[in-house]
Amino acid sequence: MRSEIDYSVYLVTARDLLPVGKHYLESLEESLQGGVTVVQLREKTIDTGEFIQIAQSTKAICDKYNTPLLINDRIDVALAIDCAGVHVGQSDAPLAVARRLLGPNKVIGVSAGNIDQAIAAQKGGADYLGIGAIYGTQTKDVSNKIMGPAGARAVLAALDPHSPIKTVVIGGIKSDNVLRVLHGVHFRDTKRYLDGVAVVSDIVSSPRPRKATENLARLVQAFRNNENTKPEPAINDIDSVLNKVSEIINAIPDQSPLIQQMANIVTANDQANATLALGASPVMAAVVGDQKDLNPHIGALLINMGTVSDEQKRAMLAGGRYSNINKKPLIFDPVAVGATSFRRETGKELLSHWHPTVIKGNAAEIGALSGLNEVTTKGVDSVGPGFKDPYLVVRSLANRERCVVVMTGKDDYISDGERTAKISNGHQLLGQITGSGCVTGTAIATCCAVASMTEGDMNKDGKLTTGDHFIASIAGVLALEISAEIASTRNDVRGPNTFRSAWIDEMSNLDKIDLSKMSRVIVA
Ligand SMILES: Nc1ncnc2c1ncn2[C@@H]1O[C@H](COP(=O)(O)OP(=O)(O)OP(=O)(O)O)[C@@H](O)[C@H]1O
Ligand SMILES: Cc1ncsc1CCO
Repeated sequence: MRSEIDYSVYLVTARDLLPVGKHYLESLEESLQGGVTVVQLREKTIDTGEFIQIAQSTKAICDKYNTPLLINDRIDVALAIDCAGVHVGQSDAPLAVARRLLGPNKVIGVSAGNIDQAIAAQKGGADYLGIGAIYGTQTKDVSNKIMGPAGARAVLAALDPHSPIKTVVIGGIKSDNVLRVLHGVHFRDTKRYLDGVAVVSDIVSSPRPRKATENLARLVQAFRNNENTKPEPAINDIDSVLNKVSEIINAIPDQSPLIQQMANIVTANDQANATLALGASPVMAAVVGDQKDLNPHIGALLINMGTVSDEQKRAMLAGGRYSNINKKPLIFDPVAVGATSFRRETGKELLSHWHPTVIKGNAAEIGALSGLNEVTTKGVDSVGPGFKDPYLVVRSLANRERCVVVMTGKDDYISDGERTAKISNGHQLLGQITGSGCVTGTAIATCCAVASMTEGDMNKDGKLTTGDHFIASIAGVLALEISAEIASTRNDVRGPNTFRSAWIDEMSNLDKIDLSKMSRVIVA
């Protein structure tokens, strides 16, 4: 009988990464006590005799904890010690050869670095896939093979949904990124979950491998509990949505969140002033050195690609990562992402390194991220009337990226993958000033910060942030568009620039407005 393996916390050994003074078998045993569910013994440069000896002692400890052992690459060693099976890489023995040598009762896992390799292994009868590299690692030079959670999700999406094949991800996975990996990889459309995460240095390099493993196991379990708990019925009737919107907007001055913004040089000042007018505090901090210290104190981070440079990109990678670690809402404004190959690559790289809470863009930007060319871009602007089916566009991208998607324009479309809203507020003068979209990002970040600060959740551990960010995004868009409508009626507004000042003025008067009376929102 082939072993039924629980892949949840999959340890790959690496004796060269042990802390000084820690014995290999001692570390292994502690990690098994901490909850490792399957072990792969990986040895690259030892003789066969020594390999078999280490494999035997490893198996003895794994047997003590009823944990299956797989051997990396060496079918002969697996046969010699009669363990659960092997793991083969793309340059090791082909799957068919491994199966012939090992017979039907052993488990065979295959490394998959792309969709083609994954499909070939699935068709060839592999029991599980090791998908990666997700991030860079100390154990292998994978710099040209990093796929990020988004790449792994594409692999899961390509698998036959009826196939019994199991999946684990590998490459740089640690307790500080495991939640964003799990959130980012899970492919909602086919309901295919990852079966586990393979970890090397986070456990092996730890002086306390038991504690390190317990931590990882707790996070994997928390994610599963969160996914399997039937959520509170999402608020989607329009009266409740608008009540919640008013609650969020009115709570901004009380909460006064600090909103960190990596802005562009064109609109940074308007964004900072809009933040203050809404009742929050801005901080524009876009160098790597600021990110670690600042992140614990912010309510949300807005990353705007408007004038992104190589240096700012590094800060964006770091700031987004800390936001995921510290469970802060992360709002991504992919300005002009489809306009140049540098921006396309940057957008892809950012989305592979962290998991956004909200993506906000105009039709051209959302189209570019979705891989659609129905709407074209002219620099930072979107050309033409938009998509034929905007509801489908935002819903699909929200499902693919597992976040809220906001597509702005004359009408705005917002989706969290299940609920979709259309907002028909705003004023045409917004289209005549630069940065109205960037300031919309500021308002969304502010409202998401408040939603996250005020809406606690029992399942917080398994989530990347708390709060209903679909409603917070509606709140952000409405706050700006209703201020714009009011500003446009003022006598002192004589054109785009006086409108811009009046618009920011009116953002500070929103507490005097009955938002529900002025809102033109449909939720489907
Ligand atoms: N014609 C219009 N009527 C009503 N609202 C509009 C109109 N054009 C834009 N808006 C609003 O202005 C805001 C910005 O949307 P837009 O799609 O113009 O962003 P953008 O192209 O990213 O802007 P920018 O790059 O200048 O920051 C949104 O809140 C949107 O609803
Ligand atoms: C005009 C412009 N160019 C880069 S960012 C920006 C502001 C509007 O997105």
